[in-house]
Amino acid sequence: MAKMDFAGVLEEVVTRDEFPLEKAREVLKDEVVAVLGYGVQGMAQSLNMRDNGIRVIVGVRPGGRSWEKAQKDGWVPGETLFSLEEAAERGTVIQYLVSDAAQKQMWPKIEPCLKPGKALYFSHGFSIVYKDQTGVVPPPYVDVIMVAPKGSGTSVRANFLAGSGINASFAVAQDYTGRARERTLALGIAIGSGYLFETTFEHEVYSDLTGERGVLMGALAGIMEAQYQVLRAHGHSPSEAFNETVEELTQSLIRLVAEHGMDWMYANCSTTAQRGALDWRHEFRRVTLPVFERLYQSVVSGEETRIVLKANSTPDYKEKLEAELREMRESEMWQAGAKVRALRPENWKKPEKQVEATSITR
Ligand SMILES: NC(=O)c1ccc[n+]([C@@H]2O[C@H](COP(=O)([O-])OP(=O)(O)OC[C@H]3O[C@@H](n4cnc5c(N)ncnc54)[C@H](O)[C@@H]3O)[C@@H](O)[C@H]2O)c1
Ligand SMILES: CC(C)(O)[C@@H](O)C(=O)O
Ligand SMILES: [Mg+2]
Ligand SMILES: [Mg+2]
Repeated sequence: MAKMDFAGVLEEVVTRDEFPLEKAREVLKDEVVAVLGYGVQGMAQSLNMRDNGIRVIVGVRPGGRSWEKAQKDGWVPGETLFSLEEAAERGTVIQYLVSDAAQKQMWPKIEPCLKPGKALYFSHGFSIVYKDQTGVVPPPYVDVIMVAPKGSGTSVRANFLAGSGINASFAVAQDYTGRARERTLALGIAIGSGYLFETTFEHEVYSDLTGERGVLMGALAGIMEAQYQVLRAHGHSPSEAFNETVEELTQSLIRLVAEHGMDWMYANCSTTAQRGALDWRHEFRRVTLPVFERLYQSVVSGEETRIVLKANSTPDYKEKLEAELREMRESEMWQAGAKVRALRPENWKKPEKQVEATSITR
């Protein structure tokens, strides 16, 4: 652990200097890591660990889409690919990476596989923190640990392949073996994390649910839709409204924020833009602050969890989510976006369908 100064606040963090991959391999040398679930996180974490030389097996529902996907990625039925229960039986570390709603559903089948000394690993505080709703209460004789990548699983894999990494938080909720912490850090490094920062299961789930419902996804889409709508209502073309709302952000300004921070991006825009943005930022903060506060309370009270568990436990939850995503995709704004993407120089002359098919999630 290295003590680092984050704007005057000292935090203990773990980098690859303190915990090199060699050390992670040593800590995990006698473990079989069973990754249950092959969604974006299960896929990314299992493949990164396999590439890093860790003994990994995958557990999914036999015959389902995830099973097929896992086979395509080289997981071999009966050798490294099993049913969820069999993988959980065989693993010494059980990475519980089915959907949060499925963690509740599958728990009665997974719990009996947790023999003394095993580690139960999550990438979210959800099931443990909201145990009153999920019923996920691990036995006292296992380690209960978490590594939560702060990015999409898609980026966890893509950044790993590009030699980079996604930062992740980590926490230990229960240390039965006395090795829970080193197991956690080893797994965090093995899945290809950038740096690891410590949290608690509570803080992780409260911040994560707030972040994705807020700035990262919910607020992002909502605020873009509002601006696009206003521009269109005042007679601006779809091309103008989309470029001024989304394309300029993703192709230019947010990249500058990623490189050197917000003031750097501002400084690389006109003084006219700086004057207006510096003024209007206060107004946007003022009107959204109570919304963020209400959101946080909805997370802490368990209301967001209740909504997720109810909606995502129905047999047709995937079709329903896809129907809402389709509605978004087919809206004028995002259709205009598809056209704008096709016109990017790197996509020039490629058929529009081919440009959109590069998405790995569809
Ligand atoms: N998606 C991300 O990038 C991301 C990032 C950080 C943390 N997490 C956390 O990681 C965990 C996994 O998330 P995800 O997004 O990879 O998965 P997801 O929510 O997309 O769920 C997909 C996996 O769950 C399985 N599944 C769904 N219902 C099931 C059921 N009833 N029985 C058995 N299996 C079922 C699917 O087959 C698939 O393997 C969650 O705790 C999530 O909050 C996700
Ligand atoms: C990738 C996110 C949004 O950070 C994650 O929290 C998720 O739930 O998918
Ligand atoms: Mg999340
Ligand atoms: Mg998140």
